[in-house]
Amino acid sequence: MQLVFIILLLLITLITLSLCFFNVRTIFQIYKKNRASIGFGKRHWLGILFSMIVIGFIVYCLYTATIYFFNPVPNQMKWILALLFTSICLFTSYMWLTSIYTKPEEKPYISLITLSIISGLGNSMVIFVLNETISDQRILPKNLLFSYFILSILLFLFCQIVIRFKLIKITNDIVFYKRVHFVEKVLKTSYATLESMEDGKIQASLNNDTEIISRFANFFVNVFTWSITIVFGLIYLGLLSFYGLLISLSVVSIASILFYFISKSAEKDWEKTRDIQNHFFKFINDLVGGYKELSLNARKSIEFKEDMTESCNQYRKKRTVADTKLAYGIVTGDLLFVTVIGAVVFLFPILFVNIQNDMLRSYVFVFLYMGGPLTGILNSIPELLMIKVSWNRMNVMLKDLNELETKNVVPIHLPKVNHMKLELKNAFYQYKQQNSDHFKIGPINAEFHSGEIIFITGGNGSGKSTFAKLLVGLYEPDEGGLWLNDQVITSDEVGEYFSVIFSDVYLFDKLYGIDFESKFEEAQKYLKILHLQDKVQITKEGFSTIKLSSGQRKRLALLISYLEDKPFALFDEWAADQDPDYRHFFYTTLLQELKSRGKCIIAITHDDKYFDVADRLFRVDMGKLEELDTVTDPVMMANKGLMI
Ligand SMILES: Nc1ncnc2c1ncn2[C@@H]1O[C@H](COP(=O)(O)OP(=O)(O)OP(=O)(O)O)[C@@H](O)[C@H]1O
Repeated sequence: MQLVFIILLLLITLITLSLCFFNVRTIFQIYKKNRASIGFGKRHWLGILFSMIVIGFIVYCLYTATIYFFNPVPNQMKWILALLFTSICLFTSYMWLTSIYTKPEEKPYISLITLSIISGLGNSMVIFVLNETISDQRILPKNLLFSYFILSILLFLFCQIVIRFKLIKITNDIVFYKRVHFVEKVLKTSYATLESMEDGKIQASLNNDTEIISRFANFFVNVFTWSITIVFGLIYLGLLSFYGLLISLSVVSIASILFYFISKSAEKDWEKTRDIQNHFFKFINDLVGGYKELSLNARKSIEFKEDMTESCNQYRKKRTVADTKLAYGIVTGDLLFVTVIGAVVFLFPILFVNIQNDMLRSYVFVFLYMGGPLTGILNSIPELLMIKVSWNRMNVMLKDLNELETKNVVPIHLPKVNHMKLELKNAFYQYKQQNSDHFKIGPINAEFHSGEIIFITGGNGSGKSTFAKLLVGLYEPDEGGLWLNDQVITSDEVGEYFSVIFSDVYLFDKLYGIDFESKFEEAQKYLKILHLQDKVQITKEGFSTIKLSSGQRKRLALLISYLEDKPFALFDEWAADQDPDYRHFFYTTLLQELKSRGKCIIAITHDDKYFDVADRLFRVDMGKLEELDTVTDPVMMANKGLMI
């Protein structure tokens, strides 16, 4: 007995000291402002009151039980009780401090594990108390057992409320942080990598996987609480009958192994359903992006619907197969349980002739009580495997995004230099995507200066847009490189010097990256120049609308380009959507105005009528860039009236 007291005393001293440490650390973090207060309201007062009631009740139960068992109470026991009381108070204060003063990305697993243990203990105490109360050979008085019954309910209730509350926060935090982290990674990934990714993959990961992964905290706490209940249940069974314990352990193990293998085979089907999810998101993109085309053509729409339905059907089939396997597993597990209870009731009296009815009843009672948590654990295995599938997917994706070229997304302060020269020297680039013709451009040698208007022309598919993406840094050259004012510049950096309008321009409804306050007057001026003043208003929140015609959208993009005020501007077939008058205005006035402001304008265009506007003209042909002589080029000469 003495040894038990010493071990208990050591254990409880260790727990008390650890809790002291956690409390002091938290207070220090609050003092250092590493934790921010979320405010203290009525809810917290009520919670603290409830904690006090629970602590008071624990003390009362411990005190009455000690008096009942020990009379007089030994000194060591008094110490154990005092330390136990201190630990309970310290744990409660730690919990409240960390709930009121929170830290970003904090995962309160210590509190959760402790609370799950206490809640599992409370849960298993119910079996013990009830079984003891109805037993013919009861050792404790009924009034004490009743107090324990209330205590176990209070413990279970209190811990579960706190656990659920903390879990809601953790779960939503996980989704939040995973999504932010994911978006950060995507934004740091090179355009070439992102372009090569399977359509819908990013959406599926951001939407599906983050949600599923967030369920882990819930799963973890539930399984932990149930496991504690089962462990205590097994200990109690062991105390009742050693053979009973062996049989229960075998059943639990067989059921778990069986269920694990069934779930494992279902995992493959989940992997397949997850692949289908990627496809499904691609279909959603097609549905929204291609809605015009679909709604105009009934046959197209029917065939698209058939394809999308087939994808949904594949998902349904795979899910059904996986879920059916699990259903079999659950039923088999339940059956195993009932069979064992039956075997105990019918076989035990034959095998162990001296066994008492009271023992049999206790055995069945405990076993039935353990059934709930056990089924809970078994049912959670599929969830764990689903979480695993999503977790792996997400990590593979994050790893891919990480390992492939990553960009350094730091805003650069552009040097205030009057003249800038950008050069491409011996630059090559080849597409590496599967299922493509691996189109290649290069070697490209060219230089572009401030105050120049440069036109790039060439046939469809000749490589103009590819060249543009290489020049602005979206693609990194496989060979050769970029030079700015005779200094090597990386592809990550060069984009900061450019304002680009692609032919498939994407408009955000907000002015990202522009200090609106200081540009307000300028923005109003350009709205008028671009004939948009009656269509769009610009405020701090963004544009009043971006529901515009394609020509108007390009004009709004030009306005953004003006406001960005970068030394180089690249326009990919900007004028293609403009009416003849505005096209004329663009080539003869807007470009000249930009040139007079010292900008270097590189415009991809097929408008040979305006080639004479350019200071230099380049043609792209089969991935090669060649500068045309503006004096001898037939089109230029024709435009200048030198040749008919
Ligand atoms: N993402 C890509 N992956 C693989 N190949 C591509 C990719 N984008 C373009 N290509 C290939 O590169 C070639 C050049 O395309 P690019 O878009 O540069 O032509 P372009 O001169 O701009 O044509 P257009 O005048 O029609 O816009 C094409 O043959 C195309 O197949």
